[in-house]
Amino acid sequence: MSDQKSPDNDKIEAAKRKAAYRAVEDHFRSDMQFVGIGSGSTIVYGVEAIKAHLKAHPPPERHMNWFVPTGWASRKVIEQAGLTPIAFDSVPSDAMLEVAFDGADEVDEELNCIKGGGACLFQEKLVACRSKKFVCIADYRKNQKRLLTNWPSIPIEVAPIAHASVLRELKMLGSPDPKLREHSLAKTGPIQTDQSFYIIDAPFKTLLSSLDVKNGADGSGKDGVWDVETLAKRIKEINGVLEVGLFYGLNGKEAQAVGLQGGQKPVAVYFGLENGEISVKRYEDVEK
Ligand SMILES: O=C[C@H](O)[C@H](O)[C@H](O)COP(=O)(O)O
Repeated sequence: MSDQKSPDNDKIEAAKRKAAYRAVEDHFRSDMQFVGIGSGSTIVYGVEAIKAHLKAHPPPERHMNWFVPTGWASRKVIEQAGLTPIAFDSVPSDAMLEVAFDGADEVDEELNCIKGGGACLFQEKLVACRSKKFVCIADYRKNQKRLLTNWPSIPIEVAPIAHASVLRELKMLGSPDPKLREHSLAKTGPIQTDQSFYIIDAPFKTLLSSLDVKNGADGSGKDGVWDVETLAKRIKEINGVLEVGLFYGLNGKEAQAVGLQGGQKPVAVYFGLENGEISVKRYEDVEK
């Protein structure tokens, strides 16, 4: 991901920042106790917005806001903003996160997401699934009708010892050219995640949504055509796969209604647009 300075880049950064401030304004309150913070370049603006919110609306006396990171880089962002991090496994077991904010690589019209472009998907999914609501922030490039439209591949976190066999199985599922993610020029070898695992980026044909399936489309993998949920489950079944960068299924509210802590799907995604406006996709508005 290139972050070279260019007019386009300035526009993208401005879009991310604006979307982040709106998402925080709509979903963060100073009296929240546990808040999840995702990873990547967009969430940096989310943390900036939270810091500004806390300055303008200080928390009640003796109230602590704890921020749950989704990896090393995310913890650094929290610390650098002067906020207090708490490790995921230090959150009391009976407590939930009120909200988690995160970025996304691509979002479809059902609010399914591809995540893991920055190699942080495993902890991001843990945090999303422990949150009453998960809110995504992104720029206009990420807003697509179907997944794998603009974003080229699905990030998958795998055990190093299993990477070759996982690559082979992904090809059998119809991924034409899955690749182990490697460092660019400065350092050679596979990129390692916060779990010291590897990332495989697996391209597939553009994914069907659950609405397509409901309308009769076949997402079972025949001719390499998959729907989001079927493919995510199939990849997760491969030995050696820790997590798949497809966030789908229930959102927090739906998950709690069936006795789970939280879901992987956002309740809302805030897109910063090129013209400086913000477009919000809300789960409640999704055609089901
Ligand atoms: O692994 C990284 C995460 O899933 C990020 O949230 C995602 O890649 C979006 O990153 P960015 O905000 O830099 O576009």
